[in-house]
Amino acid sequence: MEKLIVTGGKTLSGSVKISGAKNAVLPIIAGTLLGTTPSVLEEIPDLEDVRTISEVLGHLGVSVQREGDNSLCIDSTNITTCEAPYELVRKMRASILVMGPLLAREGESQISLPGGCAIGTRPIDLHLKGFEALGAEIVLGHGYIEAKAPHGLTGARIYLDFPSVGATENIMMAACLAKGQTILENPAHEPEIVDLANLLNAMGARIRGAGTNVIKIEGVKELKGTTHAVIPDRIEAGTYMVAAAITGGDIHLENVLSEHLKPVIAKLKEAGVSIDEENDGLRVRGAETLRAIDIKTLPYPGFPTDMQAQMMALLTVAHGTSVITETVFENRFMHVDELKRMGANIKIDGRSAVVEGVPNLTGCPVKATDLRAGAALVLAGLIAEGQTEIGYIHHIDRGYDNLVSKFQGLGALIERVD
Ligand SMILES: CC(=O)N[C@H]1[C@@H](OP(=O)(O)OP(=O)(O)OC[C@H]2O[C@@H](n3ccc(=O)[nH]c3=O)[C@H](O)[C@@H]2O)O[C@H](CO)[C@@H](O)[C@@H]1O
Ligand SMILES: C=C(OP(=O)(O)O)C(=O)O
Repeated sequence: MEKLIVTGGKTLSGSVKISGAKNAVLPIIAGTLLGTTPSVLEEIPDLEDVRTISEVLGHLGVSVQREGDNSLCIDSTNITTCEAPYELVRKMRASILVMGPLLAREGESQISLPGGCAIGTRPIDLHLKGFEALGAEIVLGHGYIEAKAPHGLTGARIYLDFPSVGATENIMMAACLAKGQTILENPAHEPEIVDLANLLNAMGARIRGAGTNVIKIEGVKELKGTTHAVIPDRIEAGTYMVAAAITGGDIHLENVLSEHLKPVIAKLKEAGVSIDEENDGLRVRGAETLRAIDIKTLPYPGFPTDMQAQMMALLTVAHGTSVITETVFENRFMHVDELKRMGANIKIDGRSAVVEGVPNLTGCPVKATDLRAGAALVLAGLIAEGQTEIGYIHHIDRGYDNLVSKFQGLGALIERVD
């Protein structure tokens, strides 16, 4: 089994280029299924999840080719099957995002039920309710969700009980080819939703209001391929910001949109970290004294749940007591036990974790229980005394482009070993 070995104690400095956003690129690749001519996507990060969604499209009969270092050419002129099998959906829940485009374009889809994962049960009821409102028939059986709309979908008014990111994306994609208007109320506001809407509009869709409280979609007859560059990854950026903060370093981030990072910037500043817009990027400098802060995760523009574990790693060595409340997922504290093994003082009380800052952490063997938990352990390893040996790094490979070489470029002692 491959592992990451991190030797703590280095102060990080230098510049790091942030890659295209994982959570934008996955729905965007799914969205290209709606096009009857090829699309070219740029700023594609080198991630396991990108390989998995490309395999899903390949299984559907679509050609997905890497072009150069960071582009993908996707030819979805012909779709030969509408089934996403268990082996692929099990590897990556976002495979469910092909359901909306398939239903819209082919009038059917068969997707394996994704099941729960380390961070929660993660039902998909809101996606299915949305498809039903658009006129699809949904049947569950043999571990698959079968959706059918043989006569096409029809626009509808849909209210989401919770602003689910995936449901907003899936319903928005399905509604692009529906007859008439769809009004999606209480949708998710995440920047990745806006990036997807921009792609779809460039393909010929008529979507207004993405990023606001109401999204209106006028159905059109056909979408064509386009060229689109994916937005920078705000969670990868946040992770390197925490790396600067936790090591007392000085890092310049290239290719960031600070507008998307407002809640992360606000919380890091509250903890004493200096953050300045500089040279088309962000300069992040560690604090003299890191202060304890309270954090509550919320849908965008609130504090992102995908940064909760990394911030917890930082707060384990802050002065004072921090309270971190997770409201988006019901079980996203798997990293707590691993951080405690490194000497952190954390107690869980329902949906909150109470983090009592300690003077230092110590390296030991730990395991990445999910993607961001893995990132949190890398960050903790950067300041721990001695070596931190992180196992189950396939989780980290899902969502961090060239993590080892990016950290090495900043001066970290980190290597990947078998
Ligand atoms: C590929 C991708 O973009 N992943 C992101 C996306 O996941 P994802 O799209 O799965 O997250 P959602 O916004 O849908 O989920 C948020 C909450 O809503 C619940 N829910 C969701 C759908 C549904 O039909 N029913 C339901 O109850 C979930 O269980 C969870 O508790 O947004 C999450 C919240 O910002 C991020 O952590 C993930 O990184
Ligand atoms: C939870 C995450 O991703 P996914 O929804 O793909 O599991 C994440 O990116 O932190």
